[in-house]
Amino acid sequence: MSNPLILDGLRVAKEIHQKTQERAQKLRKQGIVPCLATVLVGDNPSSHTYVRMKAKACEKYGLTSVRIHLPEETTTEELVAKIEELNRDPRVHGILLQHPVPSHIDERKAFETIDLEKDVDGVTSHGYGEVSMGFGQYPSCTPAGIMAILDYYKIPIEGKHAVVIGRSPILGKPVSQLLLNRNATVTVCHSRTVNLPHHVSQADIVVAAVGKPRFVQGDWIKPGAVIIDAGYNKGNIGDVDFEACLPKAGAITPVPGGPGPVTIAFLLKHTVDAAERTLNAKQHVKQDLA
Ligand SMILES: Nc1nc(=O)c2c([nH]1)NC[C@@H]1CN(c3ccc(C(=O)N[C@@H](CCC(=O)O)C(=O)O)cc3)C=[N+]21
Repeated sequence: MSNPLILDGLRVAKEIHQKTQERAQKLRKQGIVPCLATVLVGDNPSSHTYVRMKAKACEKYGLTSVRIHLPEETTTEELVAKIEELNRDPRVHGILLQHPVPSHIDERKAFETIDLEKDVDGVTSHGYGEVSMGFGQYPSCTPAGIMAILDYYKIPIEGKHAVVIGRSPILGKPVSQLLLNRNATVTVCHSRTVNLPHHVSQADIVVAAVGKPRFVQGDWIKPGAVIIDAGYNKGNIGDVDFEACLPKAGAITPVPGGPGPVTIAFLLKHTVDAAERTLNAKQHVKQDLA
């Protein structure tokens, strides 16, 4: 078989960032600095790294960020109050609450507090519902990134059998909806799935989103399948056994350098989208008063 295509997430991310940067500069000239608020609770070291990467990317591409770091012992009520404060803050266009939060906190309740207009990370049930219906503004960022990678490389989706492994609220579930909206036939597998290898072996497109290092085996893969590794595990290890799957795949994303960088590109893009919408809203008000 011909060599598998390596799907380069950095390349896709770069293209998105370029457009975001131009739009951010335009907004700045109009007196608006697109701003992402990141909220980190506790001291999970990889969460620290991710949040730092997100803030750095903001700086690099002409956005600004507000970094909120709350202690491990923060209560649900305190976190909710902080998010409400960010909802009210007109300088903040997007809010990212870094997952996971400490286990004593009701993470769902905290996510649901984020205003739909500021939910650039696509974590609210309202945002998810709109995305599922096919008209949402801000799909969660890794799912959006996965679709962008498929589109960048012109990988056909319609009529294809996509098998998603994982059903988390900000990854497996929304990416299955995005694939469905593009007319894929979608199978969603999870921890209670019986005979997972059988399902995966039927897939034209495999999306791995389980959080188990090197979980997806080479002998599960149908020859020529497209493999998207959206897993993030300690030590930057994906959910796919890359070496074993590579010879079977038609196309495959590496980790690092796959959906990760595109995730961040979408977070910034969505924040600029949100900032542009506030500008448009202001212009409407001006017109109404004229
Ligand atoms: N509310 C919320 N939204 C998220 O989107 C979210 C989250 N919580 N919690 C954690 C996961 C993880 N995540 C990643 C983002 C970028 C890379 C990324 O860019 N990784 C680089 C390598 C990173 C490095 O060099 O250390 C890569 O894959 O090439 C990875 C993982 C977003 N997440």
